[in-house]
Amino acid sequence: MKKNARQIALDVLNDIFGNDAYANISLDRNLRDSELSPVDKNFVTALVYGVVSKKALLEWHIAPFLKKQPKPWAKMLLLLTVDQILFMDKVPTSAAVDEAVKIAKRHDGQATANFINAVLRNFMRSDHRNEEPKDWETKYSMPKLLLDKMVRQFGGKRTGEILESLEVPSHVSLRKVDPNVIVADSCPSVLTESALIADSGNFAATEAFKEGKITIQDESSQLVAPLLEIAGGENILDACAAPGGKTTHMAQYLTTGHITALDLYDHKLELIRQNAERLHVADKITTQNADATQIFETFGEEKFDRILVDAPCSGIGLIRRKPDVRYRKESSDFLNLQEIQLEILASASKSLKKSGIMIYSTCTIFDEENFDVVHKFLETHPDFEQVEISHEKSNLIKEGCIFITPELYHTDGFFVAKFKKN
Ligand SMILES: C[S@@+](CC[C@H](N)C(=O)[O-])C[C@H]1O[C@@H](n2cnc3c(N)ncnc32)[C@H](O)[C@@H]1O
Repeated sequence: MKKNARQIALDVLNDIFGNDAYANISLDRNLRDSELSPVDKNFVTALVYGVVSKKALLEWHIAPFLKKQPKPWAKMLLLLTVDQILFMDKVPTSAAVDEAVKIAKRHDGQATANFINAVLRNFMRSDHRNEEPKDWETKYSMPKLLLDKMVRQFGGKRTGEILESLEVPSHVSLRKVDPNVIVADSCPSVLTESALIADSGNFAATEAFKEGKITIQDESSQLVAPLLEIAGGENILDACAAPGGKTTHMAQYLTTGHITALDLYDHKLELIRQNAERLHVADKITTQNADATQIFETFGEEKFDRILVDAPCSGIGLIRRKPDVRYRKESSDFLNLQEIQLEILASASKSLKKSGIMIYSTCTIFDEENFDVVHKFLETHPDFEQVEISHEKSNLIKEGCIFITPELYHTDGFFVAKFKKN
């Protein structure tokens, strides 16, 4: 039997919370194999990300109506349905409930269908649905570990602003590869000339995308390539390059120069090559499977004019677009990542030529992986100096680095530091 949108969303959610699957990967896999229309595929995505980003809140809403703990899949079905009832204006409540009852019956028989029906009817009859939890952990479905870290670093007021901004869906951010391209329903970014912003839309399906005139890249990450001061002839290393957003952007500045793009995984290197082909810069990029902590061992001393270390990081800045990143963190992760980030910078620093520029960037908002890494790197590398970055939007500059939190310009959270070797 063909699976409908809600059944597929339930499968993906059980994969995420039962098997620790990544939301985007599980969605891709389940949608690729389905026969749903594009509209229904979007509906599945909205259902999945809705529950992932509001899980604790949805659990709070149904808790008073659960006299016994349902099986995990049945509880997920309740969350999926309550999300539609409370937050999806275009979905009729009756359709959401009827479909949930049918799924329960198919899965587990009439008794479970009756249970799901009873819980949902009780939920709808109660005034509890109009109430809101007071604590932020529940209201914003933010695990305590991350919430505590945010409050410690940003204080209560700014943490509240960040959390509130994460509730607003992300917009689509495009990079103009052809500077003259006209993209309907988009407007220029206030952060960088190369970016266009749109409320929504499947731009990957447009001719402009297929012809390599635009690509999809967050505004914040488009700030990186211009900072490398590429004149055209440089030999550049992109240490952690896949899927190649910044590699292909840097390549646009090259004439005779070349980029070596590293990543640990062959399937990810293939993504760089595909992007480079589509964006007409394949002749300027060579991909290589290599560990960035071994850059010096692999390439030797003073080989590159420019190095970009867009480091592996906790990815917390991406939480609006990838809401499941919030569930994957333990407190030791941040320091373990810092160790790898410093190792990559230390190795890269030896392969940078004198007077060369090195950029360090992350898509996280926590100090351990950002300012602390910069301080520790400079303390142990006296041959390097920090180059102060400036930007006309002064609120995204801190201590000479770009530091964008998600509420400032509704972008991803992002960090960039710039170094020069003396
Ligand atoms: C933040 S992403 C890079 C995004 C990319 N720069 C872009 O703009 O599209 C980090 C990448 O580093 C890769 N990576 C992780 N550890 C690495 C290592 N030790 N050496 C090389 N690449 C690594 C990951 O596979 C991932 O693709």
